Amino acid sequence: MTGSDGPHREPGSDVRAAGSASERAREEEERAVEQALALVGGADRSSRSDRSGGSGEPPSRGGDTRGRRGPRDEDLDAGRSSNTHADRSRDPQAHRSSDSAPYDGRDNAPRDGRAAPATAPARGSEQPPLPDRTLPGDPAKTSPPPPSWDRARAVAARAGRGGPPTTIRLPLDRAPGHVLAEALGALTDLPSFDTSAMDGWAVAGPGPWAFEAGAGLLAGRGPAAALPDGTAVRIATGARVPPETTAVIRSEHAHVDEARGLLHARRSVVTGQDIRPRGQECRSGEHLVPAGTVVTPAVLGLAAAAGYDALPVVPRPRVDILVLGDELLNAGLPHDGLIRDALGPMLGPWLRALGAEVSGARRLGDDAGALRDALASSDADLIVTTGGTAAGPVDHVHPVLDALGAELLVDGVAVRPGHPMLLARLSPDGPCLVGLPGNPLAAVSGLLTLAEPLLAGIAGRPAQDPYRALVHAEVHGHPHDTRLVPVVHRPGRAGGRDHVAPLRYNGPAMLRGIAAADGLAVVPPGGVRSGTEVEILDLPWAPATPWTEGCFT
Ligand SMILES: Nc1nc2c(c(=O)[nH]1)N[C@H]1C(S)=C(S)[C@@H](COP(=O)(O)OP(=O)(O)OC[C@H]3O[C@@H](n4cnc5c(N)ncnc54)[C@H](O)[C@@H]3O)O[C@H]1N2
Ligand code: MOO
Repeated sequence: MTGSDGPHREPGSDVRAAGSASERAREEEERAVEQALALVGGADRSSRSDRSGGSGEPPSRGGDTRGRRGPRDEDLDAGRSSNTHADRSRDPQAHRSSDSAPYDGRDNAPRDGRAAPATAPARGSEQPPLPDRTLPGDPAKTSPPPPSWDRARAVAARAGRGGPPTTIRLPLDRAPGHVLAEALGALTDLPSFDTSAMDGWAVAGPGPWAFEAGAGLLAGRGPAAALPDGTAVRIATGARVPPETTAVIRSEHAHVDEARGLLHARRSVVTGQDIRPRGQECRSGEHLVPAGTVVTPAVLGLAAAAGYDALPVVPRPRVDILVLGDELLNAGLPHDGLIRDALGPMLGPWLRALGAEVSGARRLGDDAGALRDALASSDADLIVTTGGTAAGPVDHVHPVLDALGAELLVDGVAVRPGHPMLLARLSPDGPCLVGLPGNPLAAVSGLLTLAEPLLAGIAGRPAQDPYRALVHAEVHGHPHDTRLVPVVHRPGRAGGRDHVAPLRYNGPAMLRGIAAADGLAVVPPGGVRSGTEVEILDLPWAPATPWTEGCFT
């Protein structure tokens, strides 16, 4: 399949440097600009940098939901509180809370030195930040640009850190995957006694050594008597070394003269050899692992060795998943315009891999009332919804959040795919909601942009730090927004450096690329050239399988 971008090419779905790279880059940019303009309702090239809907067309999300509401509008009206978008449009400060200030629209300037989009509010302007929805037909009211990808992640992480810290003690077998609430100090010296590192002989003083027949000293036994100078005793790996022992001689390095009852060393003996002295690894009380560490199998083993029966951990964040969309099927083949739900099966395991405790995904269809009831009755720390984030006739997420008086902390992000993603707090002490767009790769983008740092914040673990890796292909960028592109790590060959290769099938509705990937490249606006470094977000599982080779890159 080399030479083809796949059966259905979506805007922004390229990643390869083709033969006519500059031509393709130009076409891509054109397409991306068209898409960006379409999303803000503008078609006039002259207003291409005006992402605020200044053309007079309503932007994608109007503050007035009349005329495009789904079922049970009256319910939504009944539940509408004073903390609605409309109110916030009059008082932009009403968005703010002390620990999770939403994006103020002022830090979205491209980082590559190009001019900022014309919609970025001028510093010091008299104009207050505008609300995130615009009344249709009111050209004076415009939306601020969405926050940058970095900014959105920072807001999500801070929102997660907002709650009071909670600590529970869990027995070791229930602790894996949790985050340590406290640092672990050693409860004992390790090793806790002088230990033989080998099966052989404990000897005292210079040889040859007189020895007694028998099994000698075994692991798990009590203290042995001191070893007299010039004598040896058989010893097993892990057994306590008797006092006055000079060294341990491995059995293969010893010659036993049974007739004379003497042990000879086949090579020179160094004092202390093959003895693990008490406290070699740590002393009691010594700091072993910091708070915030994920309890991996290795941490669990260390904790057990150091004397722990239970660990102080942060409870796993509880997550409810609500899958929206009447068009979704649970089983079988797509038919009659219906498609399989790709997100329900994917999100539970993915969120668990991010440390969450997840109730099964609930399918709610496109029913605003059911969504409102599910949000109002959830006792989770985080609710993840899929679909319904945009402004279609049955996209209920925004109106329902309005009706519940939720505070929108992030309403759209300058990232592709996934730009309609959102983060809200349902009430001041209530759960957060991450609204993932319905397009499957856009949902993955929202998961890693908002849910991952939020969950890390709730669980007390540092959010994943993107690192940089060399990329061996030109990766086109969106003109204004960050792109997240599935990549696979490749070892450097013939002295070349390790690098990442971008994968095809990276359109917003596609999962083929991400299914083959082991990371996502964070491609800045404007793109990156082959041979440069790009930020990488790892996926929380093993590297890609060999079948990606050749077929997807
Ligand atoms: N006027 C505008 N329309 C759209 C915009 C926009 O800015 N203005 N943004 C587009 C983008 S980009 C995305 S992404 C989507 C986001 O839409 P929603 O979050 O409202 O999602 P839906 O409309 O419900 O679904 C979008 C797409 O994804 C399919 N889908 C939904 N759920 C699933 C699932 N669980 N498994 C598989 N596929 C799913 C759904 O059938 C649609 O094809 O909005 C664009 N429109
Ligand atoms: O381009 Mo949308 O943001 O598919 O995700």
